[in-house]
Amino acid sequence: MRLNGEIEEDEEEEKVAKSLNSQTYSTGIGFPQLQSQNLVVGYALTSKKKKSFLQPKLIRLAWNKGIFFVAIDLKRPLSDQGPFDVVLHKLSGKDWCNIIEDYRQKHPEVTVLDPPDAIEHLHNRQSMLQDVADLNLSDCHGKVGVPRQLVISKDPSSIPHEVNKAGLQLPLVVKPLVVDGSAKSHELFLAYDQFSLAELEPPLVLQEFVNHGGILFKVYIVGEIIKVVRRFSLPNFSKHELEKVAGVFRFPRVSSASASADDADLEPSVAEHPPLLLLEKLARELRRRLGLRLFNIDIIREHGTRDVFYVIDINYFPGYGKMPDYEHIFTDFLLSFVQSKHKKRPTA
Ligand SMILES: Nc1ncnc2c1ncn2[C@@H]1O[C@H](COP(=O)(O)OP(=O)(O)OP(=O)(O)O)[C@@H](O)[C@H]1O
Ligand SMILES: O=P(O)(O)O[C@H]1[C@H](OP(=O)(O)O)[C@@H](OP(=O)(O)O)[C@@H](O)[C@@H](O)[C@@H]1OP(=O)(O)O
Ligand SMILES: [Mg+2]
Ligand SMILES: [Mg+2]
Repeated sequence: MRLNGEIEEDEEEEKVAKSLNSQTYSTGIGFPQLQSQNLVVGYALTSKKKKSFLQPKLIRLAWNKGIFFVAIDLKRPLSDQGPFDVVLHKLSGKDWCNIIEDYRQKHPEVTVLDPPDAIEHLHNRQSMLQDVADLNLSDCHGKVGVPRQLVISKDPSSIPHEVNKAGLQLPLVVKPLVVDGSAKSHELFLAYDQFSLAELEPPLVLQEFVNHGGILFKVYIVGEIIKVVRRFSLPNFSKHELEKVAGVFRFPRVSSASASADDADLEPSVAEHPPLLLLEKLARELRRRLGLRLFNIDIIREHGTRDVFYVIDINYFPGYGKMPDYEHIFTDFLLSFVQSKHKKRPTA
C-alpha cells in the first residue's frame, strides 16, 4: 500500500526499533537503558516534518530523559510494531486515517496524538473556525471572533452576486477551502473587487481582510502549554488603495517564514501580545472542543483597537521546530504520558 509522505529510518532508530520489536530490551552499547519509566514514541511524519521537528537537540534531550523516538514503518502493519506508549503522526490521506483509527481502537493503552477525525476537522477552513465562532469569547480580557467569511463550493460565476448578498467588505482574502498539506492549499489571494474572483477555482473561502498592523501572533499549543510568537504579516490597506486597485493578487506565505518579529522595532500598540488570560481561555476551550493537543492558532488584533482579536487559521501539528524552547516543552509534555502509561498497562 502507498501512503502519502515518506519515512526514512536512520541507523540508530533502526537499531532501537529492532530491539523494541523483538521485545528483547537490550542494554548493550549504543542502546538506551530501557526501564519502566522510559517512553517509546512511534512517529509517522512526512520527511519535511521529520527534518523540522526531529532536530538533534530534541532527540538528544529526549534520550537523556528516557524518551525514544522510533520511526513507524509504513510498509508493515502498525500493530506488529512497537510496543509504543505514544504515537505521533502527521500524514495526509484516507488510508493513513483508517490505519491510525483502527490502531486506536485496538490499542487503547497507546496515546495517539491526535485522533484522526479531530485532525480532519482542521482540514476544512470553514469547520476549523466554527468552534471559535461558537465560543463567542468576550470577557474582560478582550474579544475573540473570526472574520466574516463565505464558502464558494462551485460555480465561480455566482461569486459577485454571493459577495454582494452576504454584504462582505472588500478586500477579501481568498483561501482554498481544503487544507491537505499541499503547497496548493496554502496558495492565497487578495481580491480587491468581486468580479475578478470569478477567475478563481472553487471550493474556496472568501474572508474579509482585517487590518492588523502587519503583525500576527502564532499561539502554539502543546497539551496544557501555550507559547506565543510574533510574526510579520500583510500590511494594512487604505480606502485610497481600494479605490485605485482592482483584480486578484497572489501573495506569499509571509507569516510562515521562520523570521520572527519578536525583536523588531514595532509600535507598542501593535506589538503587545494578546492578554495571556484571554489566550489561556481560548486555548483551553479549543483543546476541549477540538479534541486536539497539538496545534497552533493564528490570531490578529484589529488595528486601532487594544482588545479585539480575530482567529484566522488553526493548524494541526505545526512547525514546532520554530517555537523557542520547543525541545524542553515537548519532552516535558511527552513525559506526562509516563504516568498514564503505568495506569493504563497492567503489570504482568
Ligand atoms: N482575514 C485576514 N485578514 C488579514 N490577513 C489575513 C487574513 N487571513 C489571512 N491573512 C494573512 O495571510 C496569511 C496566511 O493566511 P492563513 O494563515 O489563513 O493561511 P495558511 O496557508 O493556512 O497559513 P499557514 O502557513 O499558517 O498554515 C496569514 O498569516 C496572514 O498574514
Ligand atoms: O513548515 P513548518 O514546519 O514551519 O510548519 C508549517 C506546517 O507545515 P508542515 O507540517 O508540512 O511542516 C503547515 O502544515 P500544513 O498545513 O501544510 O499541513 C502549517 O501547520 C503551518 O502553519 C506550519 O508553519 P507555522 O504555522 O508553524 O509557522
Ligand atoms: Mg496561518
Ligand atoms: Mg494554516
